[in-house]
Amino acid sequence: MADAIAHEETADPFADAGPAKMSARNVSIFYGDKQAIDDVSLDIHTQYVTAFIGPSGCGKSTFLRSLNRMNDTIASARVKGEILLDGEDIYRSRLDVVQLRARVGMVFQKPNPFPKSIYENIAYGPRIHGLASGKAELDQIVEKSLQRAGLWDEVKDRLGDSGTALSGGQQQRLCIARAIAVDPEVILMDEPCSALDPIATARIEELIDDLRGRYAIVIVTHSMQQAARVSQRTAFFHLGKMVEYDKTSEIFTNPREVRTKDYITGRYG
Ligand SMILES: Nc1ncnc2c1ncn2[C@@H]1O[C@H](COP(=O)(O)OP(=O)(O)OP(=O)(O)O)[C@@H](O)[C@H]1O
Repeated sequence: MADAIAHEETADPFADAGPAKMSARNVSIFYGDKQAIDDVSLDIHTQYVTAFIGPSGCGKSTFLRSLNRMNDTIASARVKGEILLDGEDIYRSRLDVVQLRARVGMVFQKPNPFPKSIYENIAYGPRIHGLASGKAELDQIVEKSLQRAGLWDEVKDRLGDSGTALSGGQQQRLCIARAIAVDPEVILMDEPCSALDPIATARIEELIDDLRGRYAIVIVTHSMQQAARVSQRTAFFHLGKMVEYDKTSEIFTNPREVRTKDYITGRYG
């Protein structure tokens, strides 16, 4: 019995996880001379929702954005190390970044639907990526994506209305549907509920749970309660370093590192 407990305590939290969907290897990220991420290595798995937590400015968003090369849009940003998607380096030259961002989609803090119809918000991606052979197929993708994002019943009778006329929570589900429409493998969410009220937040959290296992989901959140509710694996970042990465339950009940414990008990951040 004692052995079993000892074994459980030292068990690799990723032992049953299978091959990683994404892997970061010794990743450091700089803005000009300023280092924002320092030598981070971690694997992301499809069957888990992975939360990134840590005090403001610790580099969570910077690291998240490196997973689909969103940092490329910041002139001073530079990424060192390797980030692999299905074992292939996403920073290799000749990689099609538009294609990468379809495979690794992103949902932002503030819902950002296009100022177009609900239908067009979803149809745009599949159209430019050539995922539908005609109108009927595109209609199907739009319906399926809205269904999966838990928005279909609310919008099916007004697909021609502007996406920006929806409530904040609906807009965020529209943005999730838009990411889903191009058949991603990974969905990155950067504080997706920070602009939403508690009811809309709860809907998004339920949605994340519904989507778990179909896509590898990574969520940056300031809310430890949210991380505890939605994720199965949690990485704690502090001052650009990843301090600890474990089962979410371990991080919140039995952290190994003093810095993690101080953070989850509210001593800083
Ligand atoms: N575009 C940028 N140019 C220069 N420095 C930046 C830029 N974006 C972020 N930084 C810096 O990099 C560090 C990490 O920032 P980042 O936004 O990744 O942290 P974070 O943990 O996501 O913070 P928060 O929780 O407040 O969003 C901070 O010191 C920040 O000031």
